Amino acid sequence: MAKLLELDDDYFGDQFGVEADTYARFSYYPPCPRPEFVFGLKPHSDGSFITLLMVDSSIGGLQVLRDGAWYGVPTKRHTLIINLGDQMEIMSDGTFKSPVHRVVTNAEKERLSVALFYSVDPEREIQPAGKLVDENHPALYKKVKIKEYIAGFYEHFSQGKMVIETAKI
Ligand SMILES: O=C(O)CCC(=O)C(=O)O
Ligand SMILES: [Fe+2]
Repeated sequence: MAKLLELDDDYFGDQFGVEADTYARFSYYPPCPRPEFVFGLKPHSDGSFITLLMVDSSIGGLQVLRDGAWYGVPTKRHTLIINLGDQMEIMSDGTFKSPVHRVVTNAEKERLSVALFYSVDPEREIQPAGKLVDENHPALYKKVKIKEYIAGFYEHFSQGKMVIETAKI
């Protein structure tokens, strides 16, 4: 991905720092008698740099927002879903997007997923890569401290808001 942006090969790896974090979230979505009223997980983008997601291949539920419409993410056995998070959107100055996604419930079937969130060292700050920014391509995102961003993520999520909006210039 660094190559696609004409950055040094190890640009993103170097941003992680020595105390980078990995969080795992194991989610169990029980059957829900009224799926039209209840989300399994409400719309959000991931606050991570990158997320590896292992979803139940026997049932869908994960949806991604594109141009105002929700699309079901297909499931396939033994396949990981790789999702880009907000930290990547910020560092790439918006070239790579952190997609808004959600999980819908199902009236009959339960569902399991495991997400691994890879995140920059919480003590570090990130900003759009210097090489991507000049007078014709201004920075679209502010410098953010990861620790504060992650704390802001949960606060915004609980209010149904997107923390990435606070990083936009
Ligand atoms: O359960 C899923 O498929 C998605 C989980 C997710 O988006 C998350 O934990 O951030
Ligand atoms: Fe997510």
